[in-house]
Amino acid sequence: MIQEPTVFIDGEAGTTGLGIRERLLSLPVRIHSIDPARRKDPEARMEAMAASDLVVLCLPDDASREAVGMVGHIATSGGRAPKILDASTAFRTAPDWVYGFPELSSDQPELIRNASRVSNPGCYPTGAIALLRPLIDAGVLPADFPISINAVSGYTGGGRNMIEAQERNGGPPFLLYGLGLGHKHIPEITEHTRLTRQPIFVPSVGHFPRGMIVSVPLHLDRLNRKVHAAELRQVLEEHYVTSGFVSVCKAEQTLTADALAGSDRMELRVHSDADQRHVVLTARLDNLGKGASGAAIQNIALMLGISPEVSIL
Ligand SMILES: NC(=O)C1=CN([C@@H]2O[C@H](COP(=O)(O)OP(=O)(O)OC[C@H]3O[C@@H](n4cnc5c(N)ncnc54)[C@H](OP(=O)(O)O)[C@@H]3O)[C@@H](O)[C@H]2O)C=CC1
Ligand SMILES: CC(=O)N[C@@H](CCC(=O)OP(=O)(O)O)C(=O)O
Repeated sequence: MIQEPTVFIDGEAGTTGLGIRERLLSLPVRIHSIDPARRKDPEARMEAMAASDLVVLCLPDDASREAVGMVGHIATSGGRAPKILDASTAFRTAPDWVYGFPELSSDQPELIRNASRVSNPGCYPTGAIALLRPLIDAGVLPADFPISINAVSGYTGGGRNMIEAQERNGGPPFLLYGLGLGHKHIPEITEHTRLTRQPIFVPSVGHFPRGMIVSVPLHLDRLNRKVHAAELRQVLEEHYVTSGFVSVCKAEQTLTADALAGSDRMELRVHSDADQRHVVLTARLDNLGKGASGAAIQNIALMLGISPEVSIL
């Protein structure tokens, strides 16, 4: 009998860790857990890592870097180092890591399958990259086009601290933040969209738990070549035609941010005015679904060679 691969989730009790654990229960894997009282004990964590085929890091950035050091130590001490999938921001632009966005290009699933270190994308970058990268690769948007990205997230995007604060004390109905224009996701978005001009990114958080809309207004009338909304839509449709997670949907007059809460899917839309030269691209997803744990499950299945016919929430 073939033994099921073993997975250890470091940070299993956190928001992202719990979402991954729940989804892993339907996959042919063995979950290696440690006593919750020892969850921050380096010795217990290293033992769990050494006993696993894959370690999923659902930790703050600094703790992730430390955990990657532990896996390195296992390898240099002659042990069998597990593969790593990291959910934090720490390695998303690191050159020796593979970016865990299987829909990025046709060769990305194979790169993820063969990688020993994969970074799980950020929630906002998932929407922005899904919209922009195919358009830049196809040459319909120049890589130096000035881009602004506006986004709203449910409060679970802020992890346990924000969840507790919003649920205990209530929170503002809508809060714009990142107004220093230096949000941690900007390097990740710039690199993986292949934009050569840094985009302006304005995130916000609403008083609802889960859901996200990322929107990108485009003045197509500023392009030298005549490009219309229909051409953008066609490029996106062709790019995602085989995807089980991402679909291109018809434009709407209104969009509700939490409509995909509880789902691992993402919906893309191309909205335009009558002459199709003023456009707003939108991506709607669950920040904890395709924006975190759902994407992690896609990557885990690839990294462990498990059939991609995993249940899509
Ligand atoms: N929430 C979201 O929408 C998304 C989050 N992410 C990323 O995933 C990572 C985890 O985020 P999230 O789940 O939201 O955060 P949470 O705060 O909900 O969970 C983090 C978990 O890590 C544990 N932890 C902290 N430090 C250590 C340590 N040194 N050793 C072991 N465990 C530790 C925490 O334990 P304790 O609470 O006891 O300190 C907690 O259980 C972050 O890097 C975040 O950026 C990625 C995509 C989306
Ligand atoms: C609402 C909120 O605070 N969101 C978080 C990002 C959430 C997230 O998931 O960031 P990572 O994917 O990089 O972990 C923020 O803006 O920092």
